[in-house]
Amino acid sequence: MSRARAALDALRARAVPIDRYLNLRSLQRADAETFYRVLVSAPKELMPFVYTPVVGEACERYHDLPVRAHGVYITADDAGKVGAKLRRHWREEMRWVRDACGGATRGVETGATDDPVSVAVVTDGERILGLGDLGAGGMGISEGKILLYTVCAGVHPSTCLPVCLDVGTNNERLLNDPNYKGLRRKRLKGEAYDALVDEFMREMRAWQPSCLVQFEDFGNANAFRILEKYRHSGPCFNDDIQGTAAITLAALLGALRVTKGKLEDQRVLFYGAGEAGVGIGELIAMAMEKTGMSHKEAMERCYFMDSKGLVCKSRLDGLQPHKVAFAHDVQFQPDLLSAIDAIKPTALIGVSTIGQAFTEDVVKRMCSINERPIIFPLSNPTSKSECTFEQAMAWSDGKVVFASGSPFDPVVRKRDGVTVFPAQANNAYVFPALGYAAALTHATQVTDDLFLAAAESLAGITSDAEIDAGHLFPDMNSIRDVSVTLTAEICEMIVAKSLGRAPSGVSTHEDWLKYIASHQYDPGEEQPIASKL
Ligand SMILES: O=C([O-])CC(=O)C(=O)O
Ligand SMILES: [Mg+2]
Repeated sequence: MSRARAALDALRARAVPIDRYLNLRSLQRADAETFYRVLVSAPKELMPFVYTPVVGEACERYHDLPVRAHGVYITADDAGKVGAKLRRHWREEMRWVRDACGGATRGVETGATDDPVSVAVVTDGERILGLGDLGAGGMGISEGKILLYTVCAGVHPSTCLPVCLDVGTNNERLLNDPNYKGLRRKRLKGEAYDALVDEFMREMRAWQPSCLVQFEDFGNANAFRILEKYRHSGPCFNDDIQGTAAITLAALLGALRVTKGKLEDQRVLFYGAGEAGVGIGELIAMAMEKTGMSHKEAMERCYFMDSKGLVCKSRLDGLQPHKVAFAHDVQFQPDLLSAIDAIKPTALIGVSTIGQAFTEDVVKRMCSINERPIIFPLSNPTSKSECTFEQAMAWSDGKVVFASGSPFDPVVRKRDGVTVFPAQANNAYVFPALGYAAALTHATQVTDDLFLAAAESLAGITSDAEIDAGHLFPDMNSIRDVSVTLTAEICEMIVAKSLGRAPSGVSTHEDWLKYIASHQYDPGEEQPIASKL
C-alpha cells in the first residue's frame, strides 16, 4: 500500500475532528511530501480539518494541544530586531520544509539573497474567524491558510511563511491559562502597535521584495487601517476584507443564475458590518457600477445592520469610519425583521459571527418577498453560522439559494426527494490563486479590480449542472485546475495594468496556462512500498 493511502486510512480511522487535525500536523512534520500528496488527492474531504471549521478549535486550544508552531512569532519584545528574527527562522527553523520537499523555487525569482518567500500570511490573532481574540493561538490560522496556497494553487511549500504577531491578548481566559505560551499581557495599542507592524512590513519588503503578504484575522479597527497603509506600496491584501468579498460576489453571481435575476436589480442586506461585510458591499457596488449605475446608486443597494440596528444617515455621528459610506438616507430600524420589511432585500448576507441569528421568522420573511431568496450565512466556524443549510431549506420549503462560510451536509428536499447541496463560499477558491498571481508577476500592488475579475472569472467557471445542484461553485476537488485558470487570468490582468511583469517567453493566455500548470508544486507519485498484508 502506498504511504499516502496508508496515511489517508489512518486519518479516516480517527472519528474526532481535532484528532484528524493533529494527525495531519504530525504527518506534515514527519513526511511532508506524503502530507501534501494526501491533501491534494482529497481537498474537499480534508480541507475542513486543516481550515475552517476545525482550525478554529485548534486556534482556541493551540497551547493545550501537542503542536509545535511552524511559523514565526514576532512578539512585542522583538521590536528593533524583527528582520533578524524573520531571517533566522526562515534559514534555520523552516529548513525542514526545504529538506522534505526540495528547495525548489520554480517560477519565483525574487532577487533575495535567502531562499525566496513567495507568500506570507500574517495575523495578530485579534479576530480569529468569528471566535474573537485568541492571541498567540492565531498562529494556527496563518498555518492553516498558508497550506491552501500549496494545496489549491500549487505554490511550492518551501516558499511559504506563516507569521503571527504576538502583541499580547485581551482574552482573560488565555491570560489566566497556565499553559498559554503567548505574551501574558494586554494587547499593544497605538503607536507601539503600529511601530511593530511597520517594522514587520519594512523588514519583509526589504528582505523579500516580491513576497505577497496576506493580512488575516486582524480586528476591525486595525484591519482597514493596515490595509490602507500598505496596499499602495507593495504586494499585499486582506483576505477578510477582499478575499471574502470576491468569493461572496462569485456566489451572488452564481445565485443569480438560479433566480434569473440581474445584478443591477439586487438589494443586499448585510447582518454584521465588520471587515467581511464592508469588503463585500464595496465589491458588489463595484460590480454593479459596471452595469452602468453610478457609484452612489450602487452603494445604495447595500444596507448594513450592526449591533445597534440599521446603519443609516441619522447615525452618522460616532459611526466607525468603515461604515460611513453605507449610512444611507433611510429610516432607522432596530432589528433584522423590521429592516427586512423596510429594505425588501433580495439577498441577506450574514457576517455577524452570531450563530442562529437567521431565525425561522427571518427566513420566512425573506420568502414572503422573494420567490427564491438568496441567503448566505457566512460566519465561521460552524457554531457561528447564522443558520444551517437544513434550517434554511426547511424554513423556506426548499426555495433558498444558499451559501455558507463553513461546510454543511447535503439535504434531501422534502417536496420531491431530490438531494440538494449547500454551496460553501470558501475563500480558498480565490486567495491562493490571486496571491500566487501577485507573487509570480512580482506585482507592485494588488488592486480591488483584481478581486472583481477573480470573482467574475470564478463564477464563469461553474457549470450549469453544478449551479442546478446548488453548488454555486466548481467542485472543490477540481480546485487545482480552477486555480490555474484564475491565476492565469489574474497574471494577465496584472501585466496588462503594468502592475507586474511576465516571465520571459510568456505572453498569450495559452502561455500563461501552460506556465502556471507546469509550475504548480506537485508532490508527485510515490514509489509504492510493499504492503505487509
Ligand atoms: O475562513 C475563511 O476563509 C473566512 C475567513 O477568513 C474568516 O472567517 O476569517
Ligand atoms: Mg479570516
